[in-house]
Amino acid sequence: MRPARLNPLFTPVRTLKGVGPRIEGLLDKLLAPKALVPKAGSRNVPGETRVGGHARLIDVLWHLPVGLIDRAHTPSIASSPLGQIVTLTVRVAEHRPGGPRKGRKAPYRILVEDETSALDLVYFKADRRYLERLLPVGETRVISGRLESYDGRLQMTHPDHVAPVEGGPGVPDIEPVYPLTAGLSNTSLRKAVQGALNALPDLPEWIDGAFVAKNDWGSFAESLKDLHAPRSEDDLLPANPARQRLAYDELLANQLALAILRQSLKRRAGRSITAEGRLRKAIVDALPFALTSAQVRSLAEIDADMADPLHMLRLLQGDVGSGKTIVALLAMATAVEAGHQAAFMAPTELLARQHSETIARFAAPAALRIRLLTGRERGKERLAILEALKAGEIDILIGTHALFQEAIAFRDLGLAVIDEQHRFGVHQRLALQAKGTGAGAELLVMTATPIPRTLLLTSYGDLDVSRLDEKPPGRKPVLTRTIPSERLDEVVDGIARAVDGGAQVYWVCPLVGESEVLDLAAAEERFAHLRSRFGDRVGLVHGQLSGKEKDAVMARFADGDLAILVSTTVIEVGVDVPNASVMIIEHAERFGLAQLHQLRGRVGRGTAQSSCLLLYKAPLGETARERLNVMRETEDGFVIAEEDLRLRGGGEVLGTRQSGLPGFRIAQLPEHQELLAAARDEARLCLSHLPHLEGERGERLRLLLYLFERDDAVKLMRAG
Ligand SMILES: Nc1ncnc2c1ncn2[C@@H]1O[C@H](COP(=O)(O)OP(=O)(O)OP(=O)(O)O)[C@@H](O)[C@H]1O
Repeated sequence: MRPARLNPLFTPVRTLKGVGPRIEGLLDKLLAPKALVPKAGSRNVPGETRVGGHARLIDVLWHLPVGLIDRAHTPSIASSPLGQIVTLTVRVAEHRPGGPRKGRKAPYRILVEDETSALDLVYFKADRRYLERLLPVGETRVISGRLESYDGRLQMTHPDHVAPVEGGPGVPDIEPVYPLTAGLSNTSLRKAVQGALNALPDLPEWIDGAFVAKNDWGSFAESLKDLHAPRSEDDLLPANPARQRLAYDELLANQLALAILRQSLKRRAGRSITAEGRLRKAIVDALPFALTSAQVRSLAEIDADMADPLHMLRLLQGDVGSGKTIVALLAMATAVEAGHQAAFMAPTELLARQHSETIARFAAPAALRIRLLTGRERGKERLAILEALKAGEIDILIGTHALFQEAIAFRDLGLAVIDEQHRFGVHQRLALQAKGTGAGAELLVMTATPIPRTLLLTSYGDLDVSRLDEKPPGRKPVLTRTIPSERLDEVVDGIARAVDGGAQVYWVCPLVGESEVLDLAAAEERFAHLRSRFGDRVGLVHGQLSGKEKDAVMARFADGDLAILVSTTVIEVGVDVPNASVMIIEHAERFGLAQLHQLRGRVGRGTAQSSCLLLYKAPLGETARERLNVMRETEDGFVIAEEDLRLRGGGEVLGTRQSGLPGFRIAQLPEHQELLAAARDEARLCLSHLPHLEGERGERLRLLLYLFERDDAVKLMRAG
């Protein structure tokens, strides 16, 4: 359970003074933690919608300023620059309540002056008595706001601050600026932040004292206060020591949590799984190709892990089309030959189905008993599969991730392969693995995204990694071109020629907005357009189709019956139709680099010359232009991933949740890369000394984990 002293930070914002239901609603909208749930009605589409809850004090504290307003005093009205924020000391000369004027109510004006000039304070919604109290005639006040000119008169509309010259809170010299939502003012947000800062409990230091001293860092609370009171633009940068300290805290919590997870998985009694290689040989001998040396090397690494009595926890990282599936199958063959069962989990039903076909085909010479279990296998059929699984009559079960969240009983699961494709954040699933299905099984995670080392560390921790850094021989580079969308007609003409020559084409329609319905409309329109020219050789596949319908379309494309497959991005992950050689991506500027790379990876999988046309709508923003350039220049997934990180990491607004790293509030990559390495080493060290986070230091580290909401890790440690 969370230590009591942290409780105030996890109470809803409504407990703060000055936060009524209206402000609460706005803060919830802006800051509430989002729970991820699958998109309604589209079980098979990777993607999630977010449902909100209530914003808590901690969420307010992590909402960091992205700019600042300098309210330094301006000497006089006459010397004040127009259009700028100025802070002036003025005498109130006269109130002019707004009377009716040409049918509309004129604003309430208050004339103020100094020795050099005069100006009007303008209020559109005015409570006369309030204003008379705020700005009594004859008194001197400090006002701050933007100076404008209207009808030849100087004015300031709704000043941000009005304060007495002495006593009471004055006008701040520098004011932090926060990301807001419609209806929420910076002032209200600032007040909430102040309230939350006041509620910060006194916490002991969890970072190693020498490291704090070396970096000259303040405490957690001091650093947080600093970040909310920037004094210059420099204070907003990742290099600000206060920001570095908190980023380190966050990375340390992340690395500790992952290390705990790894420890708890590894600690479970693994077993030594070895086999002579009879089944594997049968499969390899019948393959129409030779394994690449990267495949052979990865298999040797996996074999060594499986043979080791410690648990295997390995990531198989292979660029698009590098041949991960066969590696997974050969590893599973070893588990089966050793007398165990194996499971293969794919991210979507479409992929589960495709993989089960491929795997069944390759595995036929070894006579493995392979079954597919997805949401579609129901009733009697499902029961029969579950029975067979328990009885040990199935060697390899293939399904989706979702499937394995249910309690499914194997007779003896020896190896679980999780195909993550391009989605990060395997740790929830690992945690699941640790407590539920296949707790005793060896674990092989596959990902198609060449994740940069740094990002790998934050998403997976210190996992053992095998890399398929070599593509099967004979693949030609994919010719990649960028074309403005006005030249669509030429593109269609080009396709007509390609199709006449026997080529098969993917045509990907973009993500239009949040809503799949809109995406679909765009895809349907393109489908109709292409159909009018190419007739029934054009197919359409999208997330709203049922699994059966999707399969039917995919099967027609795989069989060569369809020449053009129009799709929304459902096609993005893992589809394998080696004969397809042309990829068209509309509105390529809307896709991220990783996604574009995935999509392009659908072609160039056979021996034919392939091409990829990136259609874009001009004018291109700078980042979009860079992204498309990267795509044109390289096909190396690792280079693309590094570029992706660079473009996303640096370009994002400071301090917002979109900053570079998924799921991080403050740490940014590559800027905080060195801190990440330090956090990794520290986490490792801590756990080697304090495997149960025992003692006083352990206690403090737990506090850190709770503060960053890694309750799951603490629980896991207890359970282990
Ligand atoms: N050593 C090899 N030589 C030739 N072809 C191979 C080799 N290994 C795999 N292939 C073929 O390459 C294609 C891609 O393999 P696979 O589908 O396993 O790739 P992948 O790594 O899963 O890629 P993606 O993540 O893009 O789906 C398949 O058609 C597969 O049969």
